[in-house]
Amino acid sequence: MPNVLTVDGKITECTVSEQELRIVIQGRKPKESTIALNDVIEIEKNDVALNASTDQSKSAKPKWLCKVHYITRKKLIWKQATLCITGQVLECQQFISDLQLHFQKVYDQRPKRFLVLVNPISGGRYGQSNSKRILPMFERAGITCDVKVSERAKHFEEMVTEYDFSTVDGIVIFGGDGSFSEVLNRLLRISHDKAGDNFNDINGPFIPCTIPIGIIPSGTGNGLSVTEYGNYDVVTAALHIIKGNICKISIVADYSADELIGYGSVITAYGFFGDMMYYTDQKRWMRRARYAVMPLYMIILKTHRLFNAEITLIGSQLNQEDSEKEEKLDGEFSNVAFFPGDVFGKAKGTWVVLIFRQTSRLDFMRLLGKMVNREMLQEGEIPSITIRQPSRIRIKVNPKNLGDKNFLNYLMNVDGEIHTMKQAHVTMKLLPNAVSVYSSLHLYPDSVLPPRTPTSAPSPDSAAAPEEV
Ligand SMILES: Nc1ncnc2c1ncn2[C@@H]1O[C@H](COP(=O)(O)OP(=O)(O)OP(=O)(O)O)[C@@H](O)[C@H]1O
Repeated sequence: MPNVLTVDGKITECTVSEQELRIVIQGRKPKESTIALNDVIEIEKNDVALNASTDQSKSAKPKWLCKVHYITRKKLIWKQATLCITGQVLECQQFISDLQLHFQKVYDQRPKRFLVLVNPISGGRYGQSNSKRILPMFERAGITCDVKVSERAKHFEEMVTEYDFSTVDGIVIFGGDGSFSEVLNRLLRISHDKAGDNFNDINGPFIPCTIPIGIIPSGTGNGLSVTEYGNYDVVTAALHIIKGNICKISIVADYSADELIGYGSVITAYGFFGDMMYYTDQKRWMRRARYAVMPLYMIILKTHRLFNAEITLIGSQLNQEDSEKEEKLDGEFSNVAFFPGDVFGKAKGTWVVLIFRQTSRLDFMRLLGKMVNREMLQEGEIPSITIRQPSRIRIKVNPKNLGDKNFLNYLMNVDGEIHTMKQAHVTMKLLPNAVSVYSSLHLYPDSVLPPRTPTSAPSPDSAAAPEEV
């Protein structure tokens, strides 16, 4: 039975079901809209007015008896919206109790408590201002937060090492990819230690960490936020996290000299992209401008260094039967980079390796253009770049390159962090579905990051979409 109520000033028939709130605005041409209950954030009641006499005189009539806060979407940008509902008190009470009864099932599935880690110095130092903006949204959604602000580099490592994760449902990080990587790398090492497994053993079992992580993009590079929410919008990120749906992401583990170098979730690279990060890091005095200036300088003006190596590609992400297959490439290379497949419009969960031989500056710019536009890069399109999807890559730099004390041969870029290896010999291993992150993007198939081509389909902007919480 619909309840006749006043919604945002219009006489409306409201019907609540297990899945949705249906609103039909009365008039000559009734207008219907629906809000999926799993898009509702909070049902706010005006208790004072609801508990007052049901015989309200006109002067005492409250502006609203109930507010429904919910999520709206315009393409990939998610926002909060509110319906203000009033009407006869008894009718409104009936409506609220029906709505609460059904919404409770959605709410029960959502996270209730987070460990919140704020990096105050990442990116443009927006971590703290973003947290001031977003934490009230969590509160509105009935989520309590244990907020910790880092005081120094690697402070998150210490915090998560000591933390009792049985007290929270997930971790939310206000920072960039570097902050995410710091937390993830520590958690995975802890999960191996607890299981009594050696994380340095490339052939040992992989022990995932079970706690889901959400990121509110507040860094310089926010690659994870782009792949998980489709953009850098902090409100969109917060709403994905509030819904509490989880998506598993694949990561890459890098090993050298029988040791784990680190786990990467947005890039892991050897050669030019390692050199680029190293030289960018050297120019800290340029502050954030270094991230724009140095890559351009390196691509356009600096001679691209070549290293002589044997590269072995092992297995295939596309065909499990090829798990033992090996492909060897040798000669001179400038760069080997492993990226999540979504960067090139490939299937989510897969990673793509690009192996660069001597590549012209123009081709480098073409490649970057493709990455920015998330366009597929086809094999042979840039002849000096080989594209593969193996499950492991081994790079062994030939001794003639090692005698010249070229320290660059010993650098590895893992998620934008530079690591110095003991040997110029690295193995990168794909770990499929290794980490749980908060994201609902996969539940809106039309909105999964489309390649920005003229033919790309628009994302859904309807509030009602199928989803499991
Ligand atoms: N209070 C702090 N003072 C100094 N360094 C800090 C502090 N808190 C965290 N850090 C360090 O800041 C580093 C960079 O953080 P983060 O990656 O989030 O920002 P970013 O470099 O701007 O972004 P991105 O990595 O996405 O490019 C981390 O390695 C972390 O150890």
